[in-house]
Amino acid sequence: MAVDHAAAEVDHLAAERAAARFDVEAMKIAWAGSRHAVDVADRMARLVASDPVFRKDNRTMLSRKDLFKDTLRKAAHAWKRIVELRLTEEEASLLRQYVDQPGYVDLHWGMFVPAIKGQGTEEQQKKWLPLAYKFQIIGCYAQTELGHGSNVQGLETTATFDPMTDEFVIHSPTLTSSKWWPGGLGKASTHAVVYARLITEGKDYGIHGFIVQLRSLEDHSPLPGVTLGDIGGKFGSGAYNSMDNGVLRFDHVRIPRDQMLMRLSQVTREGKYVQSDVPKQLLYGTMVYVRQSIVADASKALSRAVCIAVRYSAIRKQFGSQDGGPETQVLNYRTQQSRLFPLLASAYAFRFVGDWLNWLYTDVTQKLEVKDYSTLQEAHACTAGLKAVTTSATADAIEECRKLCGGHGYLNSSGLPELFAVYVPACTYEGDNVVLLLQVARILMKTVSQLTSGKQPVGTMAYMGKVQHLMQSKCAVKTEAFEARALRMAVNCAQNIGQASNQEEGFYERSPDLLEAAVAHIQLIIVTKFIEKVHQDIPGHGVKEQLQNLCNVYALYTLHKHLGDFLATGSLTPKQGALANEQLGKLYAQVRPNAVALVDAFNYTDHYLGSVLGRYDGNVYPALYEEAWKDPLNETVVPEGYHEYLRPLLKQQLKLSRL
Ligand SMILES: CCCCCCCC/C=C\CCCCCCC/C=C/C(=O)SCCNC(=O)CCNC(=O)[C@H](O)C(C)(C)COP(=O)(O)OP(=O)(O)OC[C@H]1O[C@@H](n2cnc3c(N)ncnc32)[C@H](O)[C@@H]1OP(=O)(O)O
Ligand SMILES: Cc1cc2nc3c(=O)[nH]c(=O)nc-3n(C[C@H](O)[C@H](O)[C@H](O)COP(=O)(O)OP(=O)(O)OC[C@H]3O[C@@H](n4cnc5c(N)ncnc54)[C@H](O)[C@@H]3O)c2cc1C
Repeated sequence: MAVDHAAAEVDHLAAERAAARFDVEAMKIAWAGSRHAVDVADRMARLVASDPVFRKDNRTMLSRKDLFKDTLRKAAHAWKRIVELRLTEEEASLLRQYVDQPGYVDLHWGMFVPAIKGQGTEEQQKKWLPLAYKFQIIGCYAQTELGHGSNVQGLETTATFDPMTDEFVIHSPTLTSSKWWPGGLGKASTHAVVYARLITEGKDYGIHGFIVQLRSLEDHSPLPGVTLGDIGGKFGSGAYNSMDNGVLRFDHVRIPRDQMLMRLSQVTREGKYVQSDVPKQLLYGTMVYVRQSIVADASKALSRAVCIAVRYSAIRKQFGSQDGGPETQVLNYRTQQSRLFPLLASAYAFRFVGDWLNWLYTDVTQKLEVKDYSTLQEAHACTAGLKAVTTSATADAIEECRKLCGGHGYLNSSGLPELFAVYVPACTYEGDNVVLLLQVARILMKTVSQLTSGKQPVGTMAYMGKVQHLMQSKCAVKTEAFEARALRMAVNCAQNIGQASNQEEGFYERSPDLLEAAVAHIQLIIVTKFIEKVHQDIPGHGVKEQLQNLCNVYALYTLHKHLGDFLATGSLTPKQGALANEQLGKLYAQVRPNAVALVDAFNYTDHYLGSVLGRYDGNVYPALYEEAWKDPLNETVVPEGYHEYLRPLLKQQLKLSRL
């Protein structure tokens, strides 16, 4: 008798959900942060999912031009809905998230507006922000050049003050000074915040931000002296190709003096350079803001991939039956669990550390407003380090989820190839991850060097103050092992650097070790913030227990993966390392019956997931089968090109065989 496998698969997810040992609705609240956050996200996700303009299942089949036009259409429609429905800022930003297609609006709201807010004077904000808020201008963030991205101080574009006309002359003196990469620049933006070397009275004062109009507000043509366009196709089908990353050159373009962003420093009518009493690093403030939001995005991208892989692993069956009985769900294989459950735990870990980072960022911003700059370094170290560690881990995890879904994971309809292609540049943009970790390492070295002078480290570095204890102790407690590992790695690096002929040379030679020390420090922060979260009062049947399990999985998995560090620094004994691994296996067994419910708690619609493998109803096989027929290649039974290339070949072979 034929078995209806499709019906059986659907039942599987229902059975998984019934077996969960906690209250999923309460977990949704723990994940989202509040009942309000669940409700508003749910409403916006459904609004997008039910609107045919936001359809995205055909995205990977569109040409670049069609994809870009589709992005413009979606952005305009989203804006129309935001205005019509009078959505709040929170609702509008969620709506954009669920539209789920990178485009110029990300840079307009994500970087152009924050750059003006952070670096513009009150007067400048009054002039430019209302235009940006109403989309009367579209802006982007033009910092990176063909020749320099990581080294911001190495940028070449010049902004030379002309006291005769009270203007800056923006110029691209070399090919390598062409702006290259800014999102939204290629085709959509009318304006940009351009970073350029400020030259006045014959002196170069380094990099500053300027608001520059690029295109006519009448017909969108480039203004005189402005050359610009798109930099070309990028990795993956669909994916980030919806974004018009651009190239831009200036040929002596003049802008009024008051379009220099003047909160941090000013140029007077006479051309005198005046530095405000704020740290010059605030020039990098927009990047700090975006890095903080990228950490929150890491948990979103990772949870999407994990949701697909967990649900599909509950549906997919292989082996395990000798006599025609049911086969084993691949989710039951220990290897599948040991690859997948740490990623599930990481999604939760990144979510909570992202929330904490958002709190830190808000706190630092409030302090800056009253000219308290004491936490600037902490904000830089945490945003840079967490951005680097969470994006690298997420990119690797999305690829692992693809493999966890076997062959079907490689299909576009699984959603995973596109998710990976969209996500992977996060390891590079807003600061290459290695460059950012070296920033963290510099701050660690500075902190270690200050320990001897009795200066007590604060914030996330405070544990380093326990240097006497941590350098000697045998660590029984989990967090203490993480602290000892991070501190000992940093101290080892500092000692090795100290032996070099000069500090810079020593830092350069030891940079691979410094990277690992920075990762150890950041992983300690992630573990600590997860532990702090589970110590909070978390309502809902079984919710706290599940989060405690996931927290243990994250910590023990990290420990297992980096056991070499823990052993080499003597922070753990080999026996403790082996016990941790034993414990991990037991924890996976506890996660197993709850896995599907733990991904349901992300509360993603099928539209947002964009995956036939991750469907909520588990009806994977009919959906896969149906999806295949939608490919343009299947529009005709006999393919185009048959008469030109296949038929002559086949006929020729036929003739040859008759000879
Ligand atoms: C299936 C489909 C799915 C679709 C999904 C769609 C979902 C989309 C998801 C997300 C979308 C998100 C959208 C993102 C869009 C990305 C856009 C990207 C934009 C960009 O990339 S903009 C360009 C970014 N560029 C960089 O990051 C450059 C990196 N370089 C630097 O930051 C600096 O050059 C540096 C920090 C590496 C070095 O600086 P510098 O030369 O000045 O010198 P140092 O000596 O190292 O530092 C001096 C001093 O300053 C301190 N410092 C440095 N930076 C900062 C800072 N930011 N804040 C505070 N302080 C800072 C440093 O510690 C030193 O301090 P001391 O003097 O030692 O005390
Ligand atoms: C999709 C995407 C969107 C972007 N959007 C924007 C945008 O909107 N606006 C904008 O201005 N820019 C944007 N960028 C540019 C982005 O910010 C830069 O690409 C990024 O900062 C990295 O700089 P880079 O390309 O110069 O890399 P490089 O610095 O050239 O990196 C090349 C290699 O050198 C290594 N390296 C570099 N310096 C060091 C060092 N000191 N020590 C050790 N190793 C080092 C790196 O680790 C890397 O392996 C975008 C980039 C991408 C990919």
